[in-house]
Amino acid sequence: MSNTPVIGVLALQGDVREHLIALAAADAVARPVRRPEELAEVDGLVLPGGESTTISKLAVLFGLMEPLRTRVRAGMPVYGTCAGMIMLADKILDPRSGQETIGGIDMIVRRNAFGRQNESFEAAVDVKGVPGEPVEGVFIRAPWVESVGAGAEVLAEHEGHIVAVRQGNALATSFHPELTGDHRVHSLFVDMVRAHRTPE
Ligand SMILES: NC(=O)CC[C@H](N)C(=O)O
Repeated sequence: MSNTPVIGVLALQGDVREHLIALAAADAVARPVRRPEELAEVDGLVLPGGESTTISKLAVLFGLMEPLRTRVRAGMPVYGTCAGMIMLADKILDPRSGQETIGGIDMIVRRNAFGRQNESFEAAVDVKGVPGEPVEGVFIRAPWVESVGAGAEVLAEHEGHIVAVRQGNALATSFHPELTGDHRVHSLFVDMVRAHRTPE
């Protein structure tokens, strides 16, 4: 039996194409997900960067918010970058009114945290579970994690702020590995999906 996982990228808004390319490079079959029927067919899901308020609105509009919550709660592996990280937070410190999240990681995020003085930047980030050199972190109006609960593991920090977290099968980074051509973080996620699919 082939053990190539099928991984979706939530394709409502954001940098979908870059994630599809990165996942394919990390040996997964990657496809966009826009409808509940498509969500049902994937082994894991990436939530791209973009604008979390827009993604939240569109997820409700497309009838995806509840199916997403159900699958994440059931343990489907999921990886959120930037706006996708915000979608995985159980709580947003500064949500827009009506902004909802899928949740899944016991953490509080602050949107646009790296702020005005430094809207976008790159920095080397050491990510636990990613062997070798630090990852080149591309931060674009990125959130950081204010605090995590007992169940969540901090995988990386930048200048004292939490920028990568894992809780069970949910992974989140403030930065965008899909923009660098370095697929090691996507490989880590593909391994999580593979481990989830392989019967004990
Ligand atoms: N690059 C990004 O995904 C930016 C995230 C955006 N600031 C938000 O709040 O959703």
